[in-house]
Amino acid sequence: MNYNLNKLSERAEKLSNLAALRKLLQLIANEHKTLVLATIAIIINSALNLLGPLIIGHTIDTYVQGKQYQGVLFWCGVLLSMFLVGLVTSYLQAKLMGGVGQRMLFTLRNAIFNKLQQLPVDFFNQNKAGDLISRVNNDTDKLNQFFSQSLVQFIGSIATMTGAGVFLMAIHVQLGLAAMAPMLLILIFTMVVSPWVKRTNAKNLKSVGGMSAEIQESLNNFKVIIAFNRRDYFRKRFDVANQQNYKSAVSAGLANNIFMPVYTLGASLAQLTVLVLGIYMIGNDFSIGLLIAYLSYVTLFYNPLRQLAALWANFQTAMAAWDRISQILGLESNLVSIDDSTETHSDALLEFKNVHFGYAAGHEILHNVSFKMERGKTYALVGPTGGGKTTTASLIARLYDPTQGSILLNGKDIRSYSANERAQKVGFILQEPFLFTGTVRENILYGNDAYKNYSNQQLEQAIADANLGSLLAIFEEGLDSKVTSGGDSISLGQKQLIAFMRAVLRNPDLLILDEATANIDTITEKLLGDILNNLPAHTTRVIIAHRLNTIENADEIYFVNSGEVIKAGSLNDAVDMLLKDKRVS
Ligand SMILES: Nc1ncnc2c1ncn2[C@@H]1O[C@H](COP(=O)(O)OP(=O)(O)OP(=O)(O)O)[C@@H](O)[C@H]1O
Repeated sequence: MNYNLNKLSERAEKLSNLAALRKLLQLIANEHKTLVLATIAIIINSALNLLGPLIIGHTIDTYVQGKQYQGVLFWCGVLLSMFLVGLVTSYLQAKLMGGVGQRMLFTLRNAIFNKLQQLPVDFFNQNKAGDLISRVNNDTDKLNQFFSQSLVQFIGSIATMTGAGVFLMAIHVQLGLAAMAPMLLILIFTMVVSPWVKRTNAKNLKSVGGMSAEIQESLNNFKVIIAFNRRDYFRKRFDVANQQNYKSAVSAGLANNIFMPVYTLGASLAQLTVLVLGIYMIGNDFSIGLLIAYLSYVTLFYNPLRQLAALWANFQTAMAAWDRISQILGLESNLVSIDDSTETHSDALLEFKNVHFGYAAGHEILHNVSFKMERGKTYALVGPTGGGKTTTASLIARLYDPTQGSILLNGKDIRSYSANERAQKVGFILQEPFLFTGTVRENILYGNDAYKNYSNQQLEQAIADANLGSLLAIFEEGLDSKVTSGGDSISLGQKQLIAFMRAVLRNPDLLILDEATANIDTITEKLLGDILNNLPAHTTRVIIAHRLNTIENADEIYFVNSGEVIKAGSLNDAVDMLLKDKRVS
């Protein structure tokens, strides 16, 4: 299945601005109360702004020209009170909508993160972690900016513009029409350039994702980079990504600022028209006070429009960000659940039935593989590098599903188990286990609630009962030993020991060890061998190993190569097969 987000975006459906705005507003649909309060504050603010010019015009015509200074003082007082109320409503708008933006950001980040947790390994194979981080952090913040700042101004600007338009038309229809004519030019211009602005912003967000992918890759591999002195190589790669980001950011800046000059030109044309026609009309339809008030309404009509220019650019960025976010939210895991109640208790714990699998279409790694693994036995998977051992184990742990055929666990299709049930039954120790920053205790109990409330003493006892005491003793501070930097503070062998304790303590029916002892000294390896031999009688073990001495005690050996999994017979037969394979290649 295609999970590559950058490829998906090329095929994404194109939404109209209105449909996109509706989708964006759904994100804050549960904020009714706050939105109503904020809208009331915005409307009061706009109404106060609109009343100002009328009061000024009236004061000039009635009191200034009539030299009645008491009246002038009174109306100045009224204006001052209006400004103060305006101050309070402005503060309220910002506070309320700021809260809406932050809550939306919180919910959205949770939703994306939860979705990321549900997506299959395929998704992570096809996308770079840095790009995903950028979507969770940067793109969601663009939406936050839109909701917390732009949306208030958006509504305020529309309210003020509408009010100013009503006043312009109510005072003088012809002059009002002339004043609003440049608006048509602005609308056409906006409609024509908006798709380009959105595209340019989308490119810019993509390049931010690309840059953070570069940073993430070089930080993750810093040891190799330093050891191989590849700093220059990564510096150059980062430089290229940074250059691309710089260019796309400049283009986005240019695109986002393209509205402002055109809107300003429209406003100036309208002012000029009203001034010329208004002066011509003074004495007939217009007084000086009314003309001043009229010009203020033209300003009140076009000023919000200029703000809308900036907001429109923010809206286009928010839409581009939302496209990138909704691509993740719209994905579903291809590891679907099915119903299968045919649980049997035959000797076979696990069965591969005519399984085919490939990571990419048209390139099969396993062809028509069938085998059975019985309860309580030890199986070894051997074969040349790249032969398909880890792939077979990954299918058992259901990191992927077969493209054809089926895998049965307890006679039941593995797809019919819930993720929890499956994780309980199948334990997996990876070649390079990942540990979390915390303590050895936290890492051992990861995903295991059974011992959650145990004290350290009780847990140590449980560990000793599972024959794991000798492994824990290797850590100087026992369960409280610190693990930092995602496990990089301890050796790979120690990581494998913690992963071993983590998997065994869960008491799985099937335990897969993928090169799990590759980094462990021979004495500790013997210790692990003893622990494996003393696992509960029902536990089936699957051991993947290159060092054949580690599989001496296996009940059955499978040779995995060129898409096939075949019984190798004895250890000697497996060695012969490996040698033969080497000679052939
Ligand atoms: N995530 C992946 N995406 C695409 N191809 C993959 C992926 N993982 C493995 N492969 C390919 O599948 C084939 C089998 O790989 P696999 O890791 O199963 O081999 P292996 O026998 O475990 O090798 P090794 O002994 O080196 O661990 C290889 O050709 C490998 O390149």
